[in-house]
Amino acid sequence: MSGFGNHFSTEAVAGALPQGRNSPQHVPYGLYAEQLSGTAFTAPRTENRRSWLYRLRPAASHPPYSRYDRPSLLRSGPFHEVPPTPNRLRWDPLPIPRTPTDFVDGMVSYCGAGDPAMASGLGIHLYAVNLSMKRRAFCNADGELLIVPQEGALCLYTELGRFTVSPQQIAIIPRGLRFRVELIDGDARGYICENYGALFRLPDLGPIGANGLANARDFQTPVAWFEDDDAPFEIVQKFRGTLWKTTQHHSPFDIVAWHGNLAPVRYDMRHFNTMNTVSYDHPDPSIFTVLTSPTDTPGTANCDFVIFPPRWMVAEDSFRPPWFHRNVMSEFMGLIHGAYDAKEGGFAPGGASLHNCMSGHGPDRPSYERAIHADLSPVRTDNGMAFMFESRFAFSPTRFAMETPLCQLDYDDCWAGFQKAQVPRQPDNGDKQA
Ligand SMILES: O=C(O)Cc1cc(O)ccc1O
Ligand SMILES: [Fe+2]
Repeated sequence: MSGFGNHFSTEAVAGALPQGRNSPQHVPYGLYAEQLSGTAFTAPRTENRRSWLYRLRPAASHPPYSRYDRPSLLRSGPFHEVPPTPNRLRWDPLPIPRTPTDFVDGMVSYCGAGDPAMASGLGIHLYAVNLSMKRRAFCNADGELLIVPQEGALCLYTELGRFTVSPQQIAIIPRGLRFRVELIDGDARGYICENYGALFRLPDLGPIGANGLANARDFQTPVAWFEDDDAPFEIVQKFRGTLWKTTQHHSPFDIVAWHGNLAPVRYDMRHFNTMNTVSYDHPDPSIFTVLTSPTDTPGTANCDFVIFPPRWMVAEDSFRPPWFHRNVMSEFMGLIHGAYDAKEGGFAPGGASLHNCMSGHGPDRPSYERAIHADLSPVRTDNGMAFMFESRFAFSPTRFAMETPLCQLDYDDCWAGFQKAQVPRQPDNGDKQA
């Protein structure tokens, strides 16, 4: 089903969806009606997101949770494992584990900010997985999950339907929705933004007009699908940063029909309608925003999801790659495939970088040299797909991120050795040059 935040109606069995009301005295086939709320009941209508589910048994039918006892590198805000650092950080790709590891056990947190208990901030994780989830589901009470596959396609079986998501596509799983992840073509790796804050939405387009960037019709939501399966099923839930588990006596994927505007979505980044300058200068990368999670301060995001897709570069008399800059917003970047125009080496597909609030960064020296000597005829940059999770909240790394050998200790060197600019000598400028 096509659209972003639409009010969808779908039934896997004809006649299962109640008509004319959400909660009739007698639901068709004796199904149980249940509301899943992604926003407060009283959120303004334009913000309000909820769906009504019609299922074989209530989601409430499960025994108590107990603490999840498998080792996990998944972390949550508040992030206090190690002191925050102003240093620029970059990581080599996360290897696929050697032992059998599914999506739940394969998530590794790199950094984050804020606190799920305060409904503000985000966690940034990578996943590296070699095993499908069998007879167990994951459920995150701490936020929605924006999944960005980098290697290997996933099949996401969710309570509201099933769909595949491949590299160059993204998926959003709403907070609280139970899902399991199957591998389709072997090992899989990717990135996750766990959004504790306001739900991701399409950014306003302002003077761009009514169309452009990520178009709503390119987002896809699955139709209802269910399994009638009365064998034990493990549910792993993340709640306030801790993993819990319970085993219920039936599959949680038993929703026969649903309607509403809170649902998983998939988007293919190749559909992005990229805007850029047709005159001069390199615009701010906010022109590449796919989705934004706003805060109460206008224009100042809890998280922007920004991509750097293939595009034509035509700027005249301009330094075309990203410029040197220091930003009040903090920038976590990943690379799906290819290369990124500000980094000639070291930023590999499946790797990551973190440039925190006010940490100076920009093109590495080879990229700078290339750009200032480039012939400025129109060129198509068609060599990759990079992305950024950008937040108003400065990120704290996890202990794993700081201590893993994947962390490049020589990252700063890529900005070493820039030749000093030569200005004409001035008599009164305090010139200490020998
Ligand atoms: O740091 C980066 O590479 C991301 C980025 C890209 C860009 O085109 C302009 C600013 C910016 O932060
Ligand atoms: Fe940047």
